[in-house]
Formats: sequence, structure tokens, C-alpha cells
Amino acid sequence: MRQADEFTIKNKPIASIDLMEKAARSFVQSFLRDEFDANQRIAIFCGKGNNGGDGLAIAHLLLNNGCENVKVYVINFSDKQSDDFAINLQRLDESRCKKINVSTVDDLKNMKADVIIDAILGSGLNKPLAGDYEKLAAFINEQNKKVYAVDVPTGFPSEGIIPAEYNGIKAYKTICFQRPKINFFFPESALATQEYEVVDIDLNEDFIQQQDADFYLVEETDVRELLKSRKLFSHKGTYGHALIVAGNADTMGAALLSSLACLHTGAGLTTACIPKSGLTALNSLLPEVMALPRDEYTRIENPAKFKAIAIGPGLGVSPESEKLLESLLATNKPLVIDADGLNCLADNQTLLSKVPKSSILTPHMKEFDRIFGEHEHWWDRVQTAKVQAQALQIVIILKNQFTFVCLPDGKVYINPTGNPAMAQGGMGDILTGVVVSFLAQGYSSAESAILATFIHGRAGDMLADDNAVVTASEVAKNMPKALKAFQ
Ligand SMILES: NC(=O)C1=CN([C@@H]2O[C@H](COP(=O)(O)OP(=O)(O)OC[C@H]3O[C@@H](n4cnc5c(N)ncnc54)[C@H](OP(=O)(O)O)[C@@H]3O)[C@@H](O)[C@H]2O)[C@@H](O)CC1
Ligand SMILES: Nc1ncnc2c1ncn2[C@@H]1O[C@H](COP(=O)(O)OP(=O)(O)O)[C@@H](O)[C@H]1O
Repeated sequence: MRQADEFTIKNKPIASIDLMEKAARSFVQSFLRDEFDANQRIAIFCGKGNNGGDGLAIAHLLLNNGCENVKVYVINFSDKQSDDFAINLQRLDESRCKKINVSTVDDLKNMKADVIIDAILGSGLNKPLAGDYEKLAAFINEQNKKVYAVDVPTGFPSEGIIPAEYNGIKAYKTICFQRPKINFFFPESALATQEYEVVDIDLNEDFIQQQDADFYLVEETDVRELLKSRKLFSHKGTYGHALIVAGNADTMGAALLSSLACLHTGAGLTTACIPKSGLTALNSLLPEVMALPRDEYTRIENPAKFKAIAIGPGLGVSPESEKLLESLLATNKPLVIDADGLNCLADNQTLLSKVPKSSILTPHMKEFDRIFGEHEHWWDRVQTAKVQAQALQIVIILKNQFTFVCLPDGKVYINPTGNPAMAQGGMGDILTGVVVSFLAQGYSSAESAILATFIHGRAGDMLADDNAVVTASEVAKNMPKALKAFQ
């Protein structure tokens, strides 16, 4: 973003002070949508870098928008100041805005505010908060007021490890510029901000898009580009035959859910390889799905006849499961490996090196750590996923509220869809069915993973518009509608 900032200033042409003004304008627009009471006491805390410069410009704009009770607290803990901060300070001095210089936290004894704007430190944070800054963050947090952070809460790193003992400002909302910070996608960010909103500040989009980055946020346009519509004269053979090796006596539901999702995502044929005890349930609940009774097998006869194979949901961890997995690994065709398939890999790490290239692993956090080692921080976990996807030449779908799709070329696609209404057992089984369905239909592993995570989440989002909770089978059944929205 810093490069985009510089590029925009050089090429637009726009002076950095005008870009700051634009950022402040976008912030104020969003802020006033939430906080429309013009009589509220608004305290704006400004550091002396560009984040603080934004804060000063925001103060000016709020006054011009009829907010009468705006007070600026200039945080004077450092002698250094940025050029644009200095320009905006001069502008503010010439206005009627009240300004207080803060040299120590004691200067804030009489501070009164209904709402606080945090413009102390932004993306320039280069070390953990300590000393006066740490005390100031604690003071602001103790006020128990709504805090709106400008671009990033003070003390929150935009990227890298988020310390477990987070000592920065706890914002009610962060209004950030042009792109979300990567760290907003990690669960630890909940310590620093309850929510975030991205506002446009007119940075040069072409430049941003051309940047060679490690992290990409999947957007609707990407999905629209990837998805192919069903063709005239196509038939079930056109859309591939998927095999799902899943289920056990007490976890047959997992196999049914994956098969249901595979069916509803459009695979031409779906076969479920399940224990005999599940056949009645399969035949009565999912008559479209074929069965391959599993009890007597420790390997699949003729796996080559399937275009795509998934293994794991509800499978159980046992020597038989491991043998089954091993036999599929030996075919050297990409597999989708989930749940107990992953647990078998964790139990027998020698199998990991046998995972065929372009296979897709779909672990949640715990499954991931069982295979690749414990991780204290999400940042580290995603770095490991990125490295392992490259080393093993596979796709790793690391699942969470925001799912990270790590590709063999080292790129990481962040999936923005999905919601807490989906936090219920069986949701991962659905994702497996969706992934294998796309794979069967001829999409590449990377495409299947990106499409599956996005549309699975979107199907859940559509349902969550009217429902507090959505079940896994509802998400599966909503896949056709979610897909249709992209045609
Ligand atoms: N990019 C964009 O698109 C746009 C960005 N804009 C805005 O600019 C903001 C970034 O501004 P910025 O680069 O001036 O840094 P900022 O966050 O104000 O910090 C200032 C100084 O603080 C210091 N410091 C750091 N950590 C510290 C610590 N723990 N404890 C104590 N001090 C610490 C450090 O000084 P140093 O340690 O190097 O002496 C640093 O130089 C960005 O968040 C956004 O609001 C918009 O205006 C326009 C478009
Ligand atoms: N709060 C949430 N927001 C978005 N997606 C969620 C949320 N909770 C769960 N999901 C999605 O649901 C799925 C859960 O997978 P998993 O934990 O393997 O479930 P299960 O083992 O019960 O099938 C993942 O795809 C995950 O992204």
C-alpha cells in the first residue's frame, strides 16, 4: 500500500497532502454514517506521523460537517513529525478547533468524550507499543467509549505476528484505506477491532492490481472469470464422475453431506464409497448418488474411472482407513483429503511425501497443526501452509472464518465469504463435496479450491440474510442458487 501511495502521488498527479485529505474525507463519510449525532463530544487523538495527519484533517472536516464538540489531542511523545502532519497542524491552528498538547498521559486527566477517534499510530508501527504509548492505549481502552481507528488501531501490526498479549487500542470499528490489512483476516485481530470497513481513497487501482503480492483477496470478478456455464448438448459425462470415500457406522452423516454437496455443485455423477451399514440411508436420502460398499475393501478397484476422488469425511482413523488412503496415494492422481484422511497423514507422516502433486488438503486449524506442528500464532500457521503448499506442490485450504487457500506457486488467496451462522458441524464435509465436484467438472486444483471456498461461503451468506443459523445440508442445497448468481 505504501508503494501504491507513492505511485499514485507520482502518477495521478496528486500531492501526498491531497491524498491525505481524500483519506480523511472517506473516513468522515463512513464515520458520520454511524455517528450522526452532531452534539457528541468527539476526541481525536493524533500522533505526529501521517496517521496523525489524517486525524487532524478529520477534525477539520468534522467541524465543517457541523460537529461542534471536536477536540484534538496531539500526542507529543516524539520530536519527529511528518511533513503532511505539519501542514495539517498549521491548517488546524488557523481554524477554531480546540487542541490540547499531550506530553504525558497525566495531561488527559480531565478528558471527556462520547466517541474517540484513534489516529495515533497507523501502518507505520515498527515495534511493539511501550512506555507512554502503551499507557495511552490503556487509558483510552479504560474509557469504555466507542473508538474508531483510522486505518489501523494503534499498536496493531498490519502484518506479521499479532502478540497474544495485545496491548494496543481496542477499537469498536476500524475504517481502513483502500485495502484491508492482512492481519484483519486472523482471529487474533478480534482483540484489536470488532469490525473493519475498507474505504476507497482513489489510489491507483491498476498499479495495485499489477503488484506481485503473496496475498490476494478473492473477489466476485475472479469467480465470475473462473466459472464456466453448462453447455448446450452437454450430458452427465461432461461434468465428471466424483468418488467420495467417507463415512463410518457412527459418522455416516459426513459421507451423506459431502455427497449431497457434490451433487448440488453439479458433478455429472457422484459415487459414495461407504460401509454397507449406510446403504439404506444413502439410497433413501440421496437416490441420485451411487454406492460403492466399502466394508470388504482396503483399496478401491479401478480408481482410474473416477475423474476426481475425495477421502476423509467421517472415515474414522484405523489401519483400514490408512491402507485405503495409501492405495489412493499410489494412483498418483490428485486427491481431495479432508478430516480423517488428514488425521491418517498426521499419524503416519511418511505418507505426506506420497501425496500426489496438485492434491487438495482441507484442514481446519487443529487438523493442520496435527500434521505440520503446533502454531501459537495464525500468522505463523499461514506461513507454514504457504511453505508446505510450495514444498509438496499441493493446495492447502486452511479453513477458518476467513479461509486461506495456499497454492503450489506460493500465492495465498484469502476467501472473504462465509459467516458465523455457518459455524456448525458438517460444514467442512460440505466444502469437501464442493471441492471434489469442481475437480470432477474439469477445473484445476487451484481453481476448484478458490471457487469452492468462495461459493460455499456465499451459499451460507445468502441463507444467513434471513436465518440466524444455517445448517450444513441447507448450504449444500443452496449451492445451485449461489452458482446461478454468477451466470
Ligand atoms: N498508505 C496509504 O495508502 C495512505 C496512508 N495514510 C496514512 O498514513 C499512515 C501511515 O503513516 P506513517 O508512515 O507516517 O506512520 P504512522 O503510523 O503515522 O507512524 C509514525 C511514526 O511512529 C513511530 N512509531 C512506530 N511504531 C512506534 C511505536 N511502537 N512506538 C512509538 N513510536 C512508533 C515511527 O517513528 P520511528 O520509530 O521510526 O522514529 C513512525 O514513523 C497510515 O496508517 C494512514 O493513516 C493516508 O494519509 C494516505 C494514504
Ligand atoms: N464463522 C465462520 N465464518 C465463515 N465460515 C465458517 C465459520 N465457521 C465455519 N465456517 C466454515 O465452515 C467450514 C467448517 O469446516 P470444519 O471445521 O472442517 O467442519 P466439520 O468438521 O464440522 O465439517 C469451513 O469451510 C469454514 O470456513
